[in-house]
Amino acid sequence: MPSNAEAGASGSIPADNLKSSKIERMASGAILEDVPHLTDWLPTLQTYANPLKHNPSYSTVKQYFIEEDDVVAKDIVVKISNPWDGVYFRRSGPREKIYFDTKEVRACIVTCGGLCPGLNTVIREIVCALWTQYGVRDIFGIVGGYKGFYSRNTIRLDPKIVNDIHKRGGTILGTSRGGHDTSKIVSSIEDRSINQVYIIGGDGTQKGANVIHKELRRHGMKVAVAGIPKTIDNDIEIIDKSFGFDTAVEEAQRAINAAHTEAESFENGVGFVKIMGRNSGYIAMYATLASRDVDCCLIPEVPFYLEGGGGLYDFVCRRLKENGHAVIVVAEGAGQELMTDSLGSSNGGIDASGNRLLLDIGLWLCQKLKDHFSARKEIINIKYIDPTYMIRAIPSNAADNVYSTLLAHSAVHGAMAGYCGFTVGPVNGRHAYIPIDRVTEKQRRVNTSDRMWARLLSSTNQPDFLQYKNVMEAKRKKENSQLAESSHEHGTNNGNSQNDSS
Ligand SMILES: Nc1ncnc2c1ncn2[C@@H]1O[C@H](COP(=O)(O)OP(=O)(O)O)[C@@H](O)[C@H]1O
Ligand SMILES: O=P(O)(O)OC[C@H]1O[C@](O)(COP(=O)(O)O)[C@@H](O)[C@@H]1O
Ligand SMILES: [Mg+2]
Repeated sequence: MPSNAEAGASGSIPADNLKSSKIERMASGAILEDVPHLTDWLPTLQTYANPLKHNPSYSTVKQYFIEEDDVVAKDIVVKISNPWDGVYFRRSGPREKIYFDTKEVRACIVTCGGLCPGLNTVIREIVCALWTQYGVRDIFGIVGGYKGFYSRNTIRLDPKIVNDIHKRGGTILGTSRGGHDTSKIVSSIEDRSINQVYIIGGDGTQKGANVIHKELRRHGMKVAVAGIPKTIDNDIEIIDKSFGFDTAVEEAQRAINAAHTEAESFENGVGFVKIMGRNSGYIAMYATLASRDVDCCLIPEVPFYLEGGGGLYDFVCRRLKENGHAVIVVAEGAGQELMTDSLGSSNGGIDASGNRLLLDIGLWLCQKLKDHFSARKEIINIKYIDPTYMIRAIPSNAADNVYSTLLAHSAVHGAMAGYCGFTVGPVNGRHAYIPIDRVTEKQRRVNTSDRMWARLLSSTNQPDFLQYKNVMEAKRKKENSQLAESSHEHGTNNGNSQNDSS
């Protein structure tokens, strides 16, 4: 593995042997969070000249090959007094030396988790980059997610087969949740003599990719595992944004426009849109900011309450009085605690991958608003739109297509260069190889104490719900004292009544 001696490395701090990040502290104080390389466990691997050197399409590029000391800064807003301090990732792109004889490459591609616009583009571009840039001919699609490794036949992929798949939503390979059986997957990779594995999926998928990489490494196998991050929720750390996110926001916007039109057309009309976003409210936040027609945006990161001053009921009443209509956008993961509290039921369980299944905040909240207004004998016309799967099942827009292409190319160049156990993605606009651990250690969530959320609050003028804890505490106290009072009236005492009264 090339060292960073030229860049002034003062020695590497080897992390846990099987951790995917390799941390090097430079003399300057900068830290390189490097990704594993095949030579970490196969030190005598042969190298080959990159065939791109003779590719006419790329001959005009001035400095085509990425050098060993090219890195991407994790943070680009720095103090001028100490600009070099900080964390860096290895810059992605083609290397002059590669670690595979391209005739011997057997690559496979798998898509896992939920759908996302752009999946087919990534598949297409991995196939085309392998085929046209490196001359690889053995490319296989694993069907139906991780479980497809051991339960389905593979399909052969070539540029003809994938030619116009980027115009379609979904994934031509199929996808699934659950079914990550590491030893079966690793055996399948070994049995099929696969030496490059391209894994497209979200945070769960990337965790799975890391486990596969570590197991292959433990077996001493020459297999490069490359992760391509996918999620419309935009909940993957470090990278600027996930592919398909912009497309999803645009589609969410169409639902918001419809909700606004409906709301405006009826007396006390409320357009209500439920948007995907399990733990992170990015789609709801960006669609709201882009729309300017939204009166209130509810996201999982901001617990909200209904009754009392500063609550949702008051706010909706006020907006209807002022404007005659209102638009509410709710991310599906918002208000889950409020709902479980109110329904007295537990949450909705978990899916095959272990993700929390959500209770339907949209229908519940619409009903609560209707009940509140009808108790006050006031009119409310709620028009509920749930575009859930529509925003992720569509083909990607132009910008996401280009973005997906860059991700695919970065992944292929990285695998060819012998890197493995990495995720690709843009960090401050430049593509990098990021240790998988780094993107899976926590899910990214909307930071409600930064300027973007403040922009949203100032554009909607909605309540900030900062009193959530106090309001809920007061509500609980009130409910308890009511319960105690009624127990007293009926001569009972919270289930201990029989003992006490006997
Ligand atoms: N911690 C984990 N270790 C190994 N595999 C995992 C892990 N979490 C999820 N997976 C696998 O990754 C795949 C996709 O995960 P899921 O959470 O459904 O979607 P996403 O990758 O989009 O977050 C599933 O096949 C699941 O079994
Ligand atoms: O109904 P499904 O297919 O399980 O998907 C629902 C979930 O998928 C998502 O779109 C994204 O999930 P992943 O990125 O984890 O695949 C969530 O917003 C949503 O809760
Ligand atoms: Mg996920």
